[in-house]
Amino acid sequence: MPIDRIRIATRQSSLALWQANYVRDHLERLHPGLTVELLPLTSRGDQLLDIPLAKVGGKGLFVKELERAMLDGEADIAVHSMKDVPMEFPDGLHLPVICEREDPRDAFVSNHYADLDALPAGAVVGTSSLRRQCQVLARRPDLEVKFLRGNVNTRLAKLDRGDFDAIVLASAGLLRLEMRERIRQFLPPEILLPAGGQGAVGIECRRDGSLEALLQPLHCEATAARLLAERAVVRRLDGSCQVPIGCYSELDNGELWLRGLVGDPDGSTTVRAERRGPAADGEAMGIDLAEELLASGADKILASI
Ligand SMILES: NCc1[nH]cc(CCC(=O)O)c1CC(=O)O
Repeated sequence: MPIDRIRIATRQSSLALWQANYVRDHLERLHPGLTVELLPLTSRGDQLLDIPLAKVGGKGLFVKELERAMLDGEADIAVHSMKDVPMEFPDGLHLPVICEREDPRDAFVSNHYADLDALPAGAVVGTSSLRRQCQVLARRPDLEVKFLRGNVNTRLAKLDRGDFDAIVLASAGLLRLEMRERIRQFLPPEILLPAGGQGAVGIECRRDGSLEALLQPLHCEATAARLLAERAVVRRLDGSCQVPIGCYSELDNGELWLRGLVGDPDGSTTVRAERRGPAADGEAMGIDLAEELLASGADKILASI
């Protein structure tokens, strides 16, 4: 029987809903006659907003509830921010589609200062990502980094009420939610190497050929090639979001340029490595790069966290 309805399990943050609606709109436009519905769910990661993610079980919390809904037959697909997606999928599920990437850079947002370098000594920067903390402090050891979690709107509200002089968060979220004017500086990868997969959205679903055929036009091969390499680095480093790992690739004419970083949360030590090679070798390049990082001291940093 042909598929005439697809149910999308989604978290309820405005960004998650935007991403689910993005997939819904594309699917409905591609397949006239197909009905696409959203199934909004609450994940533990969204309930426990005051606790560092590392303490409540890591990023996987955001996807588990959505996976449960698919396995129980309540939903057919789930739309994820790829940087929150764990490396392994439960039996029966997989992630065959990676959509075109939004801007992968981190954003510097402030109501008073034009960029990271313009902050005065002692200024307070909000982020709860050890990756951002480590790189902000590596460049500006005179700043203070303070804990900030919550969805995009919550984080901006805390900035606006004066809790921070600036915050750092993913550009992709702000751009999707039409808040480009909030971004004072797109932090270049040389200053702040993004998280593996940042800015990309993926679609997880049951292993089902006819379902996958409907989703396939949303797949972006270039983004998938970049993420294969980036995720290989993170996987080899055993990285969850608790660890300060940055990893970013660019693709130019089939040539992949992959950069990786592991740092101390206090910014005192950062270990970097990079590789260039054909995109077809991306996964092997990622593993190789991760091994160079480990051999150059990343092993000690990661063991101490
Ligand atoms: N960890 C939460 C999360 N997951 C994905 C994004 C942003 C959008 C993206 O990377 O696609 C964010 C917010 C942030 O890091 O500021």
